[in-house]
Amino acid sequence: MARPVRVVVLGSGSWGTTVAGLAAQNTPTLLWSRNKEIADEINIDRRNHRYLGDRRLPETLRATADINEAAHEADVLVVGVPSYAVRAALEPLAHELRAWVPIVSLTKGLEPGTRLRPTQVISACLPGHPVGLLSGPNIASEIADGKAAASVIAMQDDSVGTALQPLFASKLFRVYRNTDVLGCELGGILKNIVAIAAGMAEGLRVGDNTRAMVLSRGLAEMTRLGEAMGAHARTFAGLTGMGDLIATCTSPASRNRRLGEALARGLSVDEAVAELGQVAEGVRTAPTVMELAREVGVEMPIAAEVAAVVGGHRSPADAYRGLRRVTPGDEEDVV
Ligand SMILES: NC(=O)c1ccc[n+]([C@@H]2O[C@H](COP(=O)([O-])OP(=O)(O)OC[C@H]3O[C@@H](n4cnc5c(N)ncnc54)[C@H](O)[C@@H]3O)[C@@H](O)[C@H]2O)c1
Ligand SMILES: O=P(O)(O)OC[C@H](O)CO
Repeated sequence: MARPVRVVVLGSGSWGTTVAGLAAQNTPTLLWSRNKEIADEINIDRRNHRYLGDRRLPETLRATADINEAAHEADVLVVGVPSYAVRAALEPLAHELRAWVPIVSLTKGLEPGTRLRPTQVISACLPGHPVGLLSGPNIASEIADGKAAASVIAMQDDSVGTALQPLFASKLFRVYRNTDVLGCELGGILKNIVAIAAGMAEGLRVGDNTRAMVLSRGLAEMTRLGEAMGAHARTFAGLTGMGDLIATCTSPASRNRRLGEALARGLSVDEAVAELGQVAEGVRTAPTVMELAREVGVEMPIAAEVAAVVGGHRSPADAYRGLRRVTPGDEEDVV
């Protein structure tokens, strides 16, 4: 009988730990943490208190702080660290991973400096591997609480996506497939910027109509940039686009939205990030996305205002005044 597929997850933050918990219910799973205390806590207490509080993890989940053990164990590698750390986390694996191992990114941000998407960074560090992602409206704490959710495995080769689907799926976690890797990845990256705008809206108490405007025009911006870069417009109407946008912009648990609320309370970006204590990818991604938008000639007024606020050039209230200066044209046109 063939031995079961072994999943290795890199990164023991809130989402890496949660996804490792999902996979551990289906197949042997090892979670790598750079922090030995967290690995020990998971193995002994079945908890990751720093990131998931008192939530109990499956008995079958194992953790390690040994990157070589992680590299040698992996039949499937899942990358669950923030965008600024993907390259550093993968470098020790360069000559250790077996050549055919598929790699699944959980990361929803662009690499600072290079502007690369996480799947591009992964391909640069570990060339030749099938690379895709798992993305959707997936607030870690809700999924760790066992609340129902859906996500998408995006892989260019649908047969690889089909093989990966059952490793993460359960009755409460529905996993769909998509071959538009670019569109699915951009959806998860871009919605974080709109969520900061939605958090600022919440903090400024601008009203539900304004919030709805920010969400729908935010989705229009996301779709425009995606299409200009070669993604399918319809992908942005699905779980990884509109679905994730709704979850992140409306959930009080979203870190990006909470960061926007903190900025509206008058905190500086550094103070808001420190208060959060976890990653809010939209902060670093907003200015990088504006560089991409300029390069492909796409207008993104909401992202531009968010980039100005996180860059310290504008207050949240001024950003909302700035949005009012945008001249509305044909709804399906550029601006
Ligand atoms: N939390 C969620 O609900 C959620 C859901 C979907 C996607 N994501 C995305 O997943 C990614 C990870 O987010 P998270 O919520 O788990 O973040 P987090 O802030 O909860 O944890 C980040 C983890 O990465 C580790 N890390 C940081 N730098 C590292 C390095 N150089 N080497 C190794 N490990 C390093 C930290 O120690 C920590 O364990 C982000 O891109 C995020 O947007 C998060
Ligand atoms: O908490 P956030 O804002 O990083 O969002 C988490 C997930 O990306 C939601 O799908």
